[in-house]
Amino acid sequence: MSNPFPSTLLQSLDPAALMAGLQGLAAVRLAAEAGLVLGASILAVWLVALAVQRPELELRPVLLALAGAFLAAAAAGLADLGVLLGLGALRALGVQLAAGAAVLGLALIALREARRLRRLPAPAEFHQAQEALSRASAGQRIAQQALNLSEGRFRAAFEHAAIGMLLTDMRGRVLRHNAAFAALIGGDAAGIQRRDAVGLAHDDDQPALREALARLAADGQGAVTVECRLRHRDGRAVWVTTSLAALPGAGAETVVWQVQDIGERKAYEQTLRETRDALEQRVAERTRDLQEANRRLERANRHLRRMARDDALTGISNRRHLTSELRRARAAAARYGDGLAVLMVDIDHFKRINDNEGHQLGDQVLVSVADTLRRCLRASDTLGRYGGDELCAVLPHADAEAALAVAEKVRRTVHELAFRGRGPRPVCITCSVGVAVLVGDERVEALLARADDALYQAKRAGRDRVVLAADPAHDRQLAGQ
Ligand SMILES: Nc1nc2c(ncn2[C@@H]2O[C@H](COP(=O)(O)OP(=O)(O)OP(=O)(O)O)[C@@H](O)[C@H]2O)c(=O)[nH]1
Repeated sequence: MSNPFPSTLLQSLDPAALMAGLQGLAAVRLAAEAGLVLGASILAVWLVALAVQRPELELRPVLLALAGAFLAAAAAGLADLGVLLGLGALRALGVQLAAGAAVLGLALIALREARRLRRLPAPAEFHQAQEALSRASAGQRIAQQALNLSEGRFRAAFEHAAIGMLLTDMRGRVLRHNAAFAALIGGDAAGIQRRDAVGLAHDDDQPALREALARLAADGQGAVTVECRLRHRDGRAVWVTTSLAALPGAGAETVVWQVQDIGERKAYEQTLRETRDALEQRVAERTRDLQEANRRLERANRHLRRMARDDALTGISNRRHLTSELRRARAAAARYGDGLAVLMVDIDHFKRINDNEGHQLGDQVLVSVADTLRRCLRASDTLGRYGGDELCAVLPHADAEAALAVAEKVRRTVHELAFRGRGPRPVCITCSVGVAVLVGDERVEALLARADDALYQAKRAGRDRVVLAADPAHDRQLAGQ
């Protein structure tokens, strides 16, 4: 074995002492390497357990490095044991094994890294991915250009629109407006921008606009149309129809207002309303006039009818109407085989009243007797003035007995009448009544004639009495005998 030390140093050293020193150093190193191996073993066990529990940490390279270090330390320990025992061959083997273990550990790490790298995409795949990426970015560029174009078009359409347009936020604050809107209210950009758009409207119309904005904010979409008045700078109101819509693609917070001047239409509507009101007023006036004329006509007609039907002094039917009512009653009685009676009433010595008390009292007596008769009759009976002081009552459904009862009641009631005359004593009157009851198909004239006959008989018999006309069949019978 060659000596590595300079000859002067070797000469001054005792080889045995040098060997003993080397062996002591080897013993210390061996103890240190044993400790290192023990510590590495404990660390390796712990790392193996961690690698099993947490595979995502990828601790295999650390374990391999640790195994290499472990083997290297063990081999170094073997070499130091060879030095300690003075066995050159064992020391050489330990050195070689240590070097081999280190190389093996590094080789294993390199191999594992190479495998990991193999798992990464191949260059061709990188190329494809790159192309796809550039295509995507080109698409994004085109989309951006399209968006810019679309925004440009919108801006141009907005700025040059013939109707007023606003962009506001949901609270109505103006973000942008066009020239047509400014012209509508006679305003300038400074006066409109950032202003509350609702505040540009007439006070009475602001609640409707606020409500429209609130609805848009609640729905986040859709459109609302409001008719309202804007305040022009010169103080007048400008009628507009305003469509508010959440602007698509601009976020739910933006509202586009389309404001159209409807002043002409409103003025036309106002003219129409005024014309209609004036027409309605004229029609109402004309209707009132017509209704009044109709009422007057109706009154005149009623008066005419009364004049044609009634007796002017007493208000009861005149002779013509009385006769026509008698014909109707006679036709009904003949059809149903019903009774019909006629009472002919004449005031006794009426001429004397006229002569002694005057025609005025005579008229008064006539009116009172007519009223008395009316009260003695039914509503279905007809009372008329037959002529002069002669009154006639037609009693449908009445037979002789009923007719006589009514006649007697009339006579008695008239008897009780008393009037204030010219003298101190009251003027009393009486009347005579002739009663005739319809027989078979007797004609009206014959019936009236028989009643008149009976009246004449009552007069001749002394007046203030009732006489029932004889049955004509009975008279014929007597004539035949
Ligand atoms: N005041 C008044 N008198 C009238 C009216 N119409 C007729 N007279 C009168 O009535 C009288 C009728 O008289 P008469 O019926 O002839 O005889 P009278 O005096 O009633 O006697 P008797 O009938 O026989 O009881 C006449 O003097 C008429 O001038 C009238 O409307 N008003």
